[in-house]
Amino acid sequence: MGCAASAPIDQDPAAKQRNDEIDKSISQEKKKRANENRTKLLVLGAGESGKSTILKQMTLIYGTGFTPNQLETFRQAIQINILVSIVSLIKAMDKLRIPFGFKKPVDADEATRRLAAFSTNLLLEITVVDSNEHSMDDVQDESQLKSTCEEGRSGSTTDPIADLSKQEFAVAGGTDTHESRVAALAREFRKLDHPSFGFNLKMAMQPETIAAIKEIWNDPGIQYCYTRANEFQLMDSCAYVMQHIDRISSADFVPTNEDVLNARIMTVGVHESNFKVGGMMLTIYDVGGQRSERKKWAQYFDDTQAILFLVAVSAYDQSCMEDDQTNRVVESMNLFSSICNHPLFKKTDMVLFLNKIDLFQTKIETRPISLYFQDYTGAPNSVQESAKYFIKRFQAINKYPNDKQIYPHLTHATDTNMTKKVLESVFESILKGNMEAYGMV
Ligand SMILES: Nc1nc2c(ncn2[C@@H]2O[C@H](COP(=O)(O)OP(=O)(O)OP(=O)(O)O)[C@@H](O)[C@H]2O)c(=O)[nH]1
Ligand SMILES: [Mg+2]
Repeated sequence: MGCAASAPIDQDPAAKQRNDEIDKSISQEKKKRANENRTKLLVLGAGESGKSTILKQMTLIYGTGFTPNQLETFRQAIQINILVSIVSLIKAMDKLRIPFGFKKPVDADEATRRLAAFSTNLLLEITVVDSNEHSMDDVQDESQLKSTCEEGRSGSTTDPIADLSKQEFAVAGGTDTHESRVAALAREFRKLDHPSFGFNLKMAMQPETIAAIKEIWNDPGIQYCYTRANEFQLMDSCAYVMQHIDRISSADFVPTNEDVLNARIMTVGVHESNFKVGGMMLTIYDVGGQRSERKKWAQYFDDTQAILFLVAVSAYDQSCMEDDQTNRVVESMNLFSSICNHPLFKKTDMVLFLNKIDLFQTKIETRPISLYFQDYTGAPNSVQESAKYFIKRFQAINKYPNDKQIYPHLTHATDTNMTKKVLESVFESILKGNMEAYGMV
């Protein structure tokens, strides 16, 4: 006795029917996908450039908003942001040598007068330390990539206010020795190595803890330290969370859309989202931008119709989180070069968001980009000219200008109205399949 062999499909009506049904379902699925006209969009850029914020905006503009689970994640994230911010500031006080209670002189003259009260010996010591700290290799190379290795570092060497702070720090001491109530409070927070790990968030949001954070935040030395946030790693949402600290720390806190947009969660891995925009189905990939995350990107490169590349242009005076040395915009240029000139993307047009234009605008008022990018010759406080300089620098990176275009936009990703307008223009152009329809800034 042997097993009954199954009859060929064409002789078995039931099997044939099943087979036909499967074929039909596959072809319907194929048709559905083709009809859906799915477009694949990669959102790329260095860490903290605002990629996930753009995805949050898409959820608000084209999706159904945030789910209760997502809101709970953002509630915890923004509360942790408060703790991380205050610990970063406290640690920076010691790094920059700013004493608690430091009263920032109104101008350089007052700083010089107050400095004169210190002995010549101490002053000499500071001058030596400063020249080491700010030493600059001012050799400029003609080749762009070589020059970007050295550019992005501030050439300024004298800052009497910073000198004064160091002198007063030498006398009053830092977090460990300063004899003030605020310094004692700060000592408790400095013990938290990384507040997001193993931390009881509910306890951390107790009124006494929040009162202590507020007292530290309002200390004049901490406020001065905050004005020098470009010299250490501090999340951009610090000012926002401190401004809303009472509400964010309250027991019944539920994040608003604005809170969600300002909450900072570093992306790990690659996240797919789907949206329907006009008649187009968009599949969007949001990636982690930190250096360690970038090796995960390549497997998503195939069949990409469009790339949205974000640059935190406001970070022109900051160094990367990863090495605390490389200028963040220089890092973005190098990353942009590897994407823009990647053989797979030779003919893939790119949309470039010069993001955080709100912060950029504020910084430009007092800190021209020429301090970090010495070949900038435009007006020192002009947002338009400074932004144009960066647009040109990014466009010049494109090795295939005859095959592909770079379409720049100045963006403020936490502003829903502004982002909606920019996204509408981007998607309209993708829909038309006509990238040339873009208006240049
Ligand atoms: N002020 C201001 N803040 C912004 C803007 N865009 C993003 N942010 C804030 O910048 C922080 C970082 O933004 P994310 O969207 O998390 O950055 P990302 O590129 O996804 O970072 P990774 O996931 O680490 O790659 C968040 O706290 C945002 O709220 C902007 O245009 N202006
Ligand atoms: Mg992200």
